[in-house]
Amino acid sequence: MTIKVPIDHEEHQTSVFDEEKKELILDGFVAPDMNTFGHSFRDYDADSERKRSVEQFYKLSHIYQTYEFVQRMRKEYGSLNRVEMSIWECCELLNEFVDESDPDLDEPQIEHLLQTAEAIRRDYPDEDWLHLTGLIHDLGKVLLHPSFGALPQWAVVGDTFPVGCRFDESNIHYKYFKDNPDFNNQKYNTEFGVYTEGCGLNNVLMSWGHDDYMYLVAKENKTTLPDAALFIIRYHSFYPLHKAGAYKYFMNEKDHEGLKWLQVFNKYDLYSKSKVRIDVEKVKPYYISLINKVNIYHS
Ligand SMILES: O[C@H]1[C@H](O)[C@@H](O)[C@H](O)[C@@H](O)[C@H]1O
Ligand SMILES: [Fe+2]
Ligand SMILES: [Fe+2]
Repeated sequence: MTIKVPIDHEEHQTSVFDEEKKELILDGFVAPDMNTFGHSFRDYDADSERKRSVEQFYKLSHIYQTYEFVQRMRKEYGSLNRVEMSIWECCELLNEFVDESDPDLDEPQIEHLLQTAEAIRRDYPDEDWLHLTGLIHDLGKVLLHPSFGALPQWAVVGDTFPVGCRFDESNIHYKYFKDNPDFNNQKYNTEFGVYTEGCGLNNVLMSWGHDDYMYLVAKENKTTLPDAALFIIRYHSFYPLHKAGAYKYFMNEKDHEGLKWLQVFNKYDLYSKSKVRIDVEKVKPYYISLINKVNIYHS
């Protein structure tokens, strides 16, 4: 099982790491000020029916995501011994799922994948590796499907956070961590917990979900996607870090490079969420052509 990406990412990497170009693109990005429900994006307090279900979601996630749970899931799912599936098959599988943690979108997930990828494609027409990253970044949500174990939503979606160290207050609905068994465990409740300063995010266990799972799948399949793509896939839900700047003391130099890309990506991931449906059949040939450049099996 190999993923071959004959996309010249080396070249893209240098061109987009070009500070001047990046500034231009960041400056040119106009974020909508309202989501599809008439609230600002990522407003977890706006009173609505959806707010209540999202909060309920975070309650469960914060109580059950413990250091021990993550270790167990990583081991179990890291063996990738369940199903083999092509990228497009996975996209289609996500047609039946709505992400219960998301206050900004209640469309099937395939819409979100295409909305993200298409938004990136508009602003970065030449960065085909980034289009592909947009398309696959949330594919790990297949964990919700029976063939991948039918995990509950709290073990698949939502913002992620490190386990094994103190939960930062910038986490959404922080208060529910108080019922997490690790909250009062002295091994896990100090600033650095079981880690050391500057140890690198690769050494920090993150709450279990679609980010880390998709990273493991890509890695195990020996992906040739650039490091920036892997960083995006692995940490795009880590809002406490990329939005609030928490936990930065664990980062090493390589993480700082990845973070630059993640911050570009995040705008498209977040602000492309809308009711405007993508014509799947129309864009499918382009994405199939990208997928055909790689050979990924998802298990
Ligand atoms: O609700 C959303 C959703 O689950 C996304 O896929 C994830 O990346 C975000 O971090 C989360 O807030
Ligand atoms: Fe995600
Ligand atoms: Fe996403």
